Amino acid sequence: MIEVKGLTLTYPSGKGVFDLDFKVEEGILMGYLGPNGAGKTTTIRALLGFMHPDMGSCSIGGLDCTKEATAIQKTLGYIPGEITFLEDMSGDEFLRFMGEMRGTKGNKRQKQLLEMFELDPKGKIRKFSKGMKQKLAIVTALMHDPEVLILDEPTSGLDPLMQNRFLEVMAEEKAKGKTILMSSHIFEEVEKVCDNVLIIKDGKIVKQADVQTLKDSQRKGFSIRCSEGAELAGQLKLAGFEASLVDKDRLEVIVTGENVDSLIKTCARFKVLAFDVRNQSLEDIFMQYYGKEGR
Ligand SMILES: Nc1ncnc2c1ncn2[C@@H]1O[C@H](COP(=O)(O)OP(=O)(O)OP(=O)(O)O)[C@@H](O)[C@H]1O
Repeated sequence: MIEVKGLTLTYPSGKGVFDLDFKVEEGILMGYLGPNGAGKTTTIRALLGFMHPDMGSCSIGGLDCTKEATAIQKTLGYIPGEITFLEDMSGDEFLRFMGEMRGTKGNKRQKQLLEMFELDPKGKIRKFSKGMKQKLAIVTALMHDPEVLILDEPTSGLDPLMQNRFLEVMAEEKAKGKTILMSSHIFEEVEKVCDNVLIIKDGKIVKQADVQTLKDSQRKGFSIRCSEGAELAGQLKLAGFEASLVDKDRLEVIVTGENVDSLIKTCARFKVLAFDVRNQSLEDIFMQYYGKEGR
């Protein structure tokens, strides 16, 4: 299990992460979302023991990330956001080097992963494409069958086929009971594979929920055309709806839960020219937390 308690880590500029609290249990894939500069990589740096918290603590498998970072590394697979390899090595030299460091050289899983991600590791890493380097990072993170995976934008640079393959592998890892924290900017992949999401903004967690609950709370949007648009918008606001006039005869209304009946009854008092439903996507929900006005 990954456990973060009151974690605060500040850079000299005053930016950083503040009082973070969350847990990732075994068999759970937690998506870590947030706009650029929100604090995802900083959190990951603390989990890996690369940076020490000013306050609070974090642990992996009961081991303190600051004091027992070396022991943690043995059970951890990590994909960094910015990958830097020993570029003068060839891909297979690098994999051998990592295997020797971990005492797992030439294993079956490594071969399987290379085949799965269609990566030929021969040749200098310097000459690898961005996608090939990403695949090498994925193989390196998974080849020793670690219990915990910490992944900073793991599909960045992968083509759509390989992105999907990666998500399939994550679903398998989850089924094996692995604990996974994955930062991502791709809502679609979060929706496909994550159980829970954590949204961070300006260094603070603004939302923590399971994906199913978020889906269930999806609000419905209605686009309504009415010759007396302003009057209808006024009546809908009085009835407690979020209604905005986007044109003199067109308004957008957001409805949560069971309020559709009340919406229709209010609209029935007017001459409605068109009535269209727009289901809110999970992406719309996430975006509420991204913008300036996000909570
Ligand atoms: N080494 C550093 N020194 C000073 N400030 C830093 C450093 N690294 C990050 N920051 C600042 O801390 C904040 C959080 O950055 P972080 O890299 O954790 O964000 P992120 O959520 O990973 O962003 P992205 O999605 O762009 O990768 C940002 O304001 C950033 O400018």
